[in-house]
Amino acid sequence: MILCANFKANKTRQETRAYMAVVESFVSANDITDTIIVFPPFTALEHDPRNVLIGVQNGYPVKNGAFTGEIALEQLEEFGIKTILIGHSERRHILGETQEQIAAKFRFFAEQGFLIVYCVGEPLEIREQGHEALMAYIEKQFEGIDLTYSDLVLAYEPVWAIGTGLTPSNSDIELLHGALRMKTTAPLLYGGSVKVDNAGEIMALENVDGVLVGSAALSANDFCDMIAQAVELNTEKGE
Ligand SMILES: O=C[C@H](O)COP(=O)(O)O
Repeated sequence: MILCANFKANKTRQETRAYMAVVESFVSANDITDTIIVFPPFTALEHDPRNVLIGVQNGYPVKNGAFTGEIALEQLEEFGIKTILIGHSERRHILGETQEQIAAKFRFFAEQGFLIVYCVGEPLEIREQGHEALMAYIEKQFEGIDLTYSDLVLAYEPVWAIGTGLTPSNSDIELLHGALRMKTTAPLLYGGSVKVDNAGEIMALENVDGVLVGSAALSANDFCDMIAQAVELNTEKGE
């Protein structure tokens, strides 16, 4: 299983340190073999995470240069960062990233050998049009994306489920993940209002290989609880 905590624009450097201490101790005390990834804000990056991967929520696809306000490869390398989130719906819909820009990021960071957690997902009005419209919408989010890239993790996050407390039904998640499984062998994560109460049941679904969690992962203890639920499922899913 792969469990990701995306802090978004939350937590200070000090709060992130305290959080990492709890999660790292939990992972080592319980010999966790699942992949745990934390995406803190840039300001809270540290040099030496131990048993948890640290990724960035964004990055500018150049080595360095005149790009005011951006963080490029050279700055990420200084912190040993090799994991990045690309295509998150907040970057698409709030920050206005186009598919072309997203694909350029994907190409650049894939060339650099990054582990890429690539996000796709539909707004509510598309979901209401049915499965075919939904898949056609998601297909557009694959334009310029190499779904055979070896260090790809694909996260399905319905936009209307992010931070709202709403989730698709389990059968809807399975239907969508089944369709994504036909397109790629990459691990498939579900994201959107995952919390302690539903994480286990979502991770148990067919073709769900982990979760990408926002608000509910801001509590280190809750995130550890979700990791513990994944460990229980590993035996059942034969991982
Ligand atoms: O990156 C995480 C997702 O956007 C999910 O956020 P959420 O768990 O707060 O709904």
